[in-house]
Amino acid sequence: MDYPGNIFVVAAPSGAGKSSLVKALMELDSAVQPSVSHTTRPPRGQEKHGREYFFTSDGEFDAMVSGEAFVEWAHVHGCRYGTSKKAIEDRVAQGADVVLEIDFQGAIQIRKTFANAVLIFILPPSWEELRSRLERRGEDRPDVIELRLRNAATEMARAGEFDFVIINELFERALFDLKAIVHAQRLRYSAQRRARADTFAALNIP
Ligand SMILES: Nc1nc2c(ncn2[C@@H]2O[C@H](COP(=O)(O)OP(=O)(O)O)[C@@H](O)[C@H]2O)c(=O)[nH]1
Ligand SMILES: Nc1ncnc2c1ncn2[C@@H]1O[C@H](COP(=O)(O)OP(=O)(O)O)[C@@H](O)[C@H]1O
Repeated sequence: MDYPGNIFVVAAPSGAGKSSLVKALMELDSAVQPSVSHTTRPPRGQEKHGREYFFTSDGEFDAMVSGEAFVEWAHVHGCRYGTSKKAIEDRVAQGADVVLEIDFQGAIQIRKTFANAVLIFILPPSWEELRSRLERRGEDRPDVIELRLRNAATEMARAGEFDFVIINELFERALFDLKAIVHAQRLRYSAQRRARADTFAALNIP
C-alpha cells in the first residue's frame, strides 16, 4: 500500500537529536505534519497530552492493541509506543506529508505496510556525545539514561537497513540533510506527476 503523500520515518537512539531535528524541519516546512503516537511512558518535562504523545494507561493501550487500532506498536525502553491508524488517516485527510518519529522496530513495520515510506536513521557523532546530550537534556533519571544507552547499541546496529543515515554532529548540517531528503523525495517522478499534473497535461505528456 502507498501512502498518498510522502511518509518519512525518522529513527535514532534516545538523545541523538531526532525530536529536535523533526521539530526544526516542521517549523521550516508546514507541508510536513507529525504522526502523534500513543505511549504508556509518563510525560516528561513540558510534554503535553495530544502534542508530543497521547499518554495512555496500560489498560487503554491494551484495548487499542486488541481493537487493532495500531498500524504498528513496540516495546521500547520498558514502555509501549504505537502509531494509531487514526494518526495516519488524519494526515491523509489533510493531504500532508507525514513524519513518524518511531523506533527501528516500528520503522521496519511501516516499510512493510507503506511501500513508499522513506526510512531515515539519525546517528550521534560518538558515544560520549550521545551520553552528554542525554545528561544535558536533563529529562531522564540516571537509571533511565543508562537503560537508553544500553539499548542504543542494538538500535544503531540496524542503521544500515534504513534508506538514509544522517550523522547529527552539527545541528544545522543535519537539518540541511533532512530537508534535502524530504525535498528529493517530493521531486521523485511519482510525486512530481501528482504535483505537476497540470503542466504534464499542458505539455501533452501522457
Ligand atoms: N515503534 C514505535 N516507536 C516509537 C513510537 N513513538 C516513539 N517511539 C520511539 O520510542 C523511543 C522512546 O521515545 P521517547 O520516550 O520519546 O524518548 P526519546 O527517544 O529520548 O525522545 C524512541 O526511539 C522513539 O522513536 C511509536 O509510535 N512506535
Ligand atoms: N547537533 C546537536 N548538537 C548538540 N546538541 C544537540 C544536537 N542535536 C540535538 N541536541 C540536543 O541533544 C538533546 C537530545 O535531543 P533530542 O532531540 O531530545 O533527541 P531524541 O529525540 O533523539 O531523544 C537535546 O537537549 C537537544 O537539544
